[in-house]
Amino acid sequence: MARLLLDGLSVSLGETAIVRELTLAVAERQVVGLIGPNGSGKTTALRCVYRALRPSGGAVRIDDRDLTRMPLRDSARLVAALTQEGRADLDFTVEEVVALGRAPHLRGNQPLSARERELCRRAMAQMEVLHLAGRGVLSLSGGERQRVLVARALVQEPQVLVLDEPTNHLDLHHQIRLLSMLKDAGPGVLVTLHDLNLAASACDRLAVLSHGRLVACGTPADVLTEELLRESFGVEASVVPHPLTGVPQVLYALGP
Ligand SMILES: Nc1ncnc2c1ncn2[C@@H]1O[C@H](COP(=O)(O)OP(=O)(O)OP(=O)(O)O)[C@@H](O)[C@H]1O
Repeated sequence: MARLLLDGLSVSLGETAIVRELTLAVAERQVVGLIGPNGSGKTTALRCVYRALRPSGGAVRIDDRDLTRMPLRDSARLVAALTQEGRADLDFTVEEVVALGRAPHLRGNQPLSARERELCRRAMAQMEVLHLAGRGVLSLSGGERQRVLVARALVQEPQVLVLDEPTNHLDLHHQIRLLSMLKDAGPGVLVTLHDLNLAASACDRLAVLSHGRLVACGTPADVLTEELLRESFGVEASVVPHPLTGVPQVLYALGP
């Protein structure tokens, strides 16, 4: 059984079909990358998983339970999301923001247990923000804030982790650190990425959207071909195996 299943998911906004009958499964411990050109529907599909948007057709299932029929509190325990819209506007400290990840598991003003405090500390260490624990989030750089929000998603201990362009604002060290960690994170991961080389290295499977439709899905080696780059991304590029790992890597030459 898939941990997460987008089951014939469709989204229309007004007259326009944005996502068209998308079926995509993410297994436990699997990292699936959703790639595609600007405007192809990646964020829209993800928004249905973290319930910012209601599908017009089809369903989102977690362990075979229909997400839209669950109480919000239940789905908040199952799905953690790092979104493009997830900006912290209030000047909480870093450790307060990370602790908010535990909110769906707490009753009322129940304080965090010792285990939960340790969980928060470990997530901050993993994201290399422990030294910022007492700082106000509004004073952080874009990359530091992004890492705090990933730590918050991790302490939620979700079954499914949804990440929309998580490498935005991150320097190369933190991009690699974050994507390496996803492989061992435990939950099924659905992640959108624009960097196809990082996507090929980080993901077990890649799904390609074009005009809201799934046009390819499989291992990075199956999916990332020169033909696909030409047809779906409008890019002439070479695809070569990484000299150490063998995963496909895309080499571009800029046009005249
Ligand atoms: N509220 C809305 N009303 C009308 N059109 C919308 C709305 N939200 C999104 N769209 C359109 O839906 C399409 C898909 O948007 P979406 O953000 O899902 O694409 P994306 O693949 O994530 O793109 P990007 O790579 O640029 O982030 C775009 O053409 C966008 O303009």
